[in-house]
Amino acid sequence: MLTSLRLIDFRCFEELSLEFSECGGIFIGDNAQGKTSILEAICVLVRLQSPRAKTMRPLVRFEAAGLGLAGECWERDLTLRYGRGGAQLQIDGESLETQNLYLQQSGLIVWMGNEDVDLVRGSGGGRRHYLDFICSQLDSGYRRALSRYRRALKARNLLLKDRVSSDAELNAYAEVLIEHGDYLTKVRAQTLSLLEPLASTAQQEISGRDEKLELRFQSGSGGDMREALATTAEAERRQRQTLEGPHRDDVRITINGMPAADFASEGQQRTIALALKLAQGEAIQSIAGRVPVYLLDDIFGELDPDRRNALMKYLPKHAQKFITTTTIDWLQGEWADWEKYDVCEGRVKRLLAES
Ligand SMILES: Nc1ncnc2c1ncn2[C@@H]1O[C@H](COP(=O)(O)OP(=O)(O)OP(=O)(O)O)[C@@H](O)[C@H]1O
Repeated sequence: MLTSLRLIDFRCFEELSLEFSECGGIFIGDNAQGKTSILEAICVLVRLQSPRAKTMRPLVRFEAAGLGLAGECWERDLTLRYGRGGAQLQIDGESLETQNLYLQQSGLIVWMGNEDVDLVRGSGGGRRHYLDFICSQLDSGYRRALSRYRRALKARNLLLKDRVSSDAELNAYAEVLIEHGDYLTKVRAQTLSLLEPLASTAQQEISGRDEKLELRFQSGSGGDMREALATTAEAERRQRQTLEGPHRDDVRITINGMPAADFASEGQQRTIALALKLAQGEAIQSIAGRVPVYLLDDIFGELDPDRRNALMKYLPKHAQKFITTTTIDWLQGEWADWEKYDVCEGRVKRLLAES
């Protein structure tokens, strides 16, 4: 749970301090006022990852030299500073040398946004990213293995492009790919088998129909990286790239036995995306034994009232939730009592409850 948040030179905010209750809060405002940036700041502070930027640089306010984020999360004081010298991380005033050490103690997050529909109809990269976000919250060695695999893959592909590289050089990187690749495949496959029944139940509850959602892991190496590299050695030389491995993993999503990307309606695809994220939250909670914080970025406007209400009911009651929306006309029931904030041109004002 997050009880406070402080931003300095983050996106459109020069400075912002907020305190939160255990329910969370609803940020209301027109487009381009700063609502998503607040949720993004929470995600970056807790997981060192933005859902919409690959690096830290775009997060720094225009013309500023660096940014600062701080907050009390799960009773720990988290601090992140980023500038020309890179990122500096602290927990309870103590500097941490690696991102892994920070992430082991920081907290757990589920992000739900409109762009999640690309999990269903977009390329495999989005689905791998979905698995990576959850695997790195559930398995402490995963992030390190992923970063080593990516570095070795990049270096090996450069050698293959070169054409003059020796077998010894290629094989040295291949050993790194084998060591970390098989590990990534194993963790991704196990995680997906945990997610599948959870997503399937969520799909039925949110859609209110007997829709059968199935998720199948498709390994980009066939599950044995050494064999995959041996089989494709000649083709790799010709095509000048590493052809098989976890960088080609995917998840096949079907609804009632048909590929969801081709046959599901817009509403069904959005529901599947929600089901995938709800399953992520449940999986994190069951393994880590802690309830993650839910960040819901403007997802309600795209849902019909029945699906919206079903989603509200399905979200764990005791989880802290932060929501962005352009209008609160749809808000009803217990949500009407939530703390609300007006966001306008990078300024945030807490709205007083109606008496
Ligand atoms: N690094 C940055 N420095 C300053 N401003 C930025 C930076 N990055 C983005 N912005 C601006 O911040 C503003 C707020 O963006 P944000 O995505 O948070 O808005 P929003 O309220 O969530 O909008 P929407 O409802 O359209 O999603 C935008 O005008 C955007 O152009």
